[in-house]
Amino acid sequence: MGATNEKEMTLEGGFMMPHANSFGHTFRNYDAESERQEGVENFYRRNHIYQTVDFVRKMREEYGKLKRVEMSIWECCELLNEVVDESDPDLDEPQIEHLLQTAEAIRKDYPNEDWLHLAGLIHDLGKVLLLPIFGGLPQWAVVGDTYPVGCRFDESIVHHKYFMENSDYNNPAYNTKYGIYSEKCGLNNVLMSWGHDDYMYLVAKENKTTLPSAALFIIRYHSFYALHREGAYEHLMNDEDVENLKWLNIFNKYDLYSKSKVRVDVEKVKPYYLSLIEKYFPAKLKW
Ligand SMILES: O[C@H]1[C@H](O)[C@@H](O)[C@H](O)[C@@H](O)[C@H]1O
Ligand SMILES: [Fe+2]
Ligand SMILES: [Fe+2]
Repeated sequence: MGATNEKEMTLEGGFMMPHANSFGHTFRNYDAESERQEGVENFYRRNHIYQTVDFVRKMREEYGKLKRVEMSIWECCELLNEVVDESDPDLDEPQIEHLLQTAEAIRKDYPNEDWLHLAGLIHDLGKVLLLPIFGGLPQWAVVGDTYPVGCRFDESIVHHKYFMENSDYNNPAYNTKYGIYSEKCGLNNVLMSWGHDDYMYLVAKENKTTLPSAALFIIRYHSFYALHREGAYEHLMNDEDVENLKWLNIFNKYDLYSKSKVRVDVEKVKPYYLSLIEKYFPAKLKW
């Protein structure tokens, strides 16, 4: 973190958390006037209008087939370089930099948790859904924060007001606290808005990764800020979710605050990550 002024950082554990992003704003400030603000708000308007129970069911069914591409995890990391994320007010680097910055920052503080390093490397790979060979999904169906559909949209969700135009918003089956769910039913039984999290979870699970359940939980819910930052929807969690959430909270700090201008030397760290991929995944995966 050499280039950044240390006075502008907070030390937590071994990790220096910067107070400002590359654009000079606090992180996840969705109201600050910046060159990104309008584009991000437009993104969320569409996202909140179109993510419905029907849409999510269709996407899970369609992409759960994994019949589009065969490739390795590392090949996918490289593909991600062509992807631009329009939902992110903080990131000013290519996606592969973000993956490696996250993984390397975790590795420094948790040297023995190799599964957590790998979760860092792969957590955003699902963004390849934006590419034509994956069907070229629109931004609103791939990136941004995620939230449950099928029950009331919590007010803590970014740009909540746009849900009023969502066709589920006035549906009495879907707009109560529990909606189609029940107390402590477990997040595994909750339909999340469709995007890169749930897709990458499906890819990892169906290709029989040996990563622990906390890693799969991180991949699947890392964009669920209403839960891990605001504490909404806790009534849907079961005991296993509560355990896994502890790891997600650790992970989130690195995912969010490692977004910096300090570049990682890809060729130097590549052998280490290839060894982790080999340990936890088959050589080729179905996507
Ligand atoms: O804009 C960001 C970005 O798309 C991240 O990859 C996602 O995990 C976040 O939740 C989202 O807000
Ligand atoms: Fe993400
Ligand atoms: Fe990320």
